[in-house]
Amino acid sequence: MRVIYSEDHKLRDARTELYAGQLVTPFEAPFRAEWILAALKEAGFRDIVAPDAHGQETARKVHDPAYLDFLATVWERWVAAGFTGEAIANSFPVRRTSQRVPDNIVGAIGHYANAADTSITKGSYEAAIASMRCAVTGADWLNAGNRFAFALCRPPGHHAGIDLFGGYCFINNSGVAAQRLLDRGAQKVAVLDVDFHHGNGTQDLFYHRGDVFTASLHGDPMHAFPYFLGHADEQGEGEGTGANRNYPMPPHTPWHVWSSALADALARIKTFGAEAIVLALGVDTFERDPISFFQLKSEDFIRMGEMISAAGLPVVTCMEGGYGVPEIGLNVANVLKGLEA
Ligand SMILES: NCCCCC(=O)NO
Ligand SMILES: [Zn+2]
Repeated sequence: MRVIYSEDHKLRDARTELYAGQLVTPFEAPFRAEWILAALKEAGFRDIVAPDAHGQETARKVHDPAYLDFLATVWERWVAAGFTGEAIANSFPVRRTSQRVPDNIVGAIGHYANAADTSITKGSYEAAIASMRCAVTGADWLNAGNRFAFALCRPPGHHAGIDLFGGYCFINNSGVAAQRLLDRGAQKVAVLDVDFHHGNGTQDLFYHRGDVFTASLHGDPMHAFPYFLGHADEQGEGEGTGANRNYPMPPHTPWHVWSSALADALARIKTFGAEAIVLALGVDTFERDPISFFQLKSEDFIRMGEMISAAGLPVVTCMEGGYGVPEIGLNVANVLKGLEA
């Protein structure tokens, strides 16, 4: 298993997250990648490389270029406006409002945000680019004829929409990886999102496209972030009709219920004719994850990897969520072990 990791993830080190009415230390912090990397080495995954220095050409095919240009400049604009805190959106273009992008940086950040939980700071953009590079490098490992790659992406990406950041995400790493596979010859690929939270960003990227099947298993949005997408009746539109599948599940969902949804998603991926799977791997489905409510146990992550591997397709895995419990590294390593079983 080729592991792609960039030290530049450390450039994403926000001091604040708006959570439960307070500014807290972010759940999505540098230690996550370090714990996961250490656990992978401990588990014998030692083929670890830095990402290739890809530019934005692939990302600009799935994201609005103006949004990416915004990400590149928001911090400097925020500082130039005289603000001394971290850049946090607090006004949003909600129902019955204009979709014009304000010149004012507070208006602009609100236009591009889908949640107020993600502070933007110095280095956030550079870390997001490095994370995207890990995903593209992982896709290219498959494009070179290999079966498995793990992109240790941080910051994560599956909440990043065409022109939206939030949920700790800026650039949709798994979406960019899917596009890279298509650019290098694949006709159809699937993005399988097993993070606890709905991959609203990834759904947004491909909702009208028939060449990418997007499937997400997640906490029911009536009870869990991102709240405003992820229902079972969202099944794609236009050329994407039938190419999106959501599996919302209730609080306390255990493995045997969760895995039946995985089996259905894998069957649909096979019927769709996907030539490869981009696995958006969050391990916040773990029973002790601090911000989630499923009941998967560490050994279940091995079985998760085994089930996905049994589909017989190449898999590039992009790291998504999974927070402050010691088991996050073990759980990631278990999925990779299951994939290679
Ligand atoms: N404010 C909630 C952010 C959830 C982040 C996450 O783990 N997404 O997969
Ligand atoms: Zn998550």
